[in-house]
Amino acid sequence: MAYKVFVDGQEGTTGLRIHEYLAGRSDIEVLKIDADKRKDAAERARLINASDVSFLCLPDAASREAAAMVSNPNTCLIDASTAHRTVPGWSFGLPELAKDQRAKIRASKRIANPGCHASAFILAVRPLVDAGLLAPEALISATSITGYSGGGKSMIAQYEAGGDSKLDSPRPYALGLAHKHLPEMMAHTGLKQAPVFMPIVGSFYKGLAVTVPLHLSQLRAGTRAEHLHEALSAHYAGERFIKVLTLRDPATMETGFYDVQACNDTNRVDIAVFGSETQVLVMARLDNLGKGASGAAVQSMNVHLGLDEGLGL
Ligand SMILES: NC(=O)C1=CN([C@@H]2O[C@H](COP(=O)(O)OP(=O)(O)OC[C@H]3O[C@@H](n4cnc5c(N)ncnc54)[C@H](OP(=O)(O)O)[C@@H]3O)[C@@H](O)[C@H]2O)C=CC1
Ligand SMILES: CC(=O)N[C@@H](CCC(=O)OP(=O)(O)O)C(=O)O
Repeated sequence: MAYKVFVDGQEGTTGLRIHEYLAGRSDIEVLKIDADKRKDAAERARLINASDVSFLCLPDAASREAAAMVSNPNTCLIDASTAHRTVPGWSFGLPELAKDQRAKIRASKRIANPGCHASAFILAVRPLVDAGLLAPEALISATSITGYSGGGKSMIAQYEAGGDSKLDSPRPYALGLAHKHLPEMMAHTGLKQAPVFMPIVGSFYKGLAVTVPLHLSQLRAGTRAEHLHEALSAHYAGERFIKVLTLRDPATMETGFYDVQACNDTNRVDIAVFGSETQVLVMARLDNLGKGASGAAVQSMNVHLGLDEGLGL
């Protein structure tokens, strides 16, 4: 019998992408809401409670509202929004985070999927903290270059309307230094201080790359780029969706440029380490609508249901 799946926010950017991933899967029956009822609380509640899994592809407030609608103890929520990522009782939908993370996702009926910037940052940094190379007290910074689909329907419409030359150039944002992903970046890396984080949105649809620049003197004494690369490779050994690139990725060094769109249309994350005698850059790239959102949500569903983790991805 097929699992019943509902996507609350089915017309939005992440919701539509989840539908594309689920299309053609015979083990999934997608419960559809009538277009004119998609914000009708009673109808949403009915479908959520009729589902085995409901994806919440909604603004934060609507996600909190949806979470309060669940009365069926068998319904699992997978929330793509920022609302529940550090809330007790919710497990973090990043199976590669740590050895016990898959068991947590399997056991939990409340799964909060990571933010797109946060996914890349956490995957780049957590193994360095776990290996003792980067102290939890470290003061670090990070940038993220992202495509405009990360801003959802309204930002996509803005970029695709054309006629505004200001949108042609990359635009740094979150300059209040309080980006909404900072709490999850800290909670799931173990860092005690928030990184100084500056995202930059560019005039391309999707693709994202977080860069963490480090002086080797910030790391455990004697650490070199090779050690960071070894720690990342060991942490992700056997992970089908995480690829640690060869140290000083030859494809990048050959052209001289790093491709932030290289993981587009995949559920993969590439992690690269570039280094000199005194400094390193750790970079993680992903498709913000793949492993950064909708792909990750489907992966979490597969893990939760005990299915092959890569089904449909
Ligand atoms: N885009 C991305 O790369 C990523 C997005 N996310 C997060 O996922 C969530 C969804 O984002 P995204 O798909 O980009 O956003 P969109 O703005 O593209 O879509 C959100 C959808 O939710 C609908 N909606 C709003 N309020 C309600 C409500 N009360 N009841 C039912 N539906 C409602 C909207 O309706 P309407 O069509 O009328 O506007 C819209 O279709 C957000 O929390 C976002 O932060 C997470 C990771 C990456
Ligand atoms: C370009 C752009 O605006 N991107 C969004 C990130 C989207 C994402 O991952 O978001 P959630 O935490 O909302 O799930 C931002 O930086 O706010």
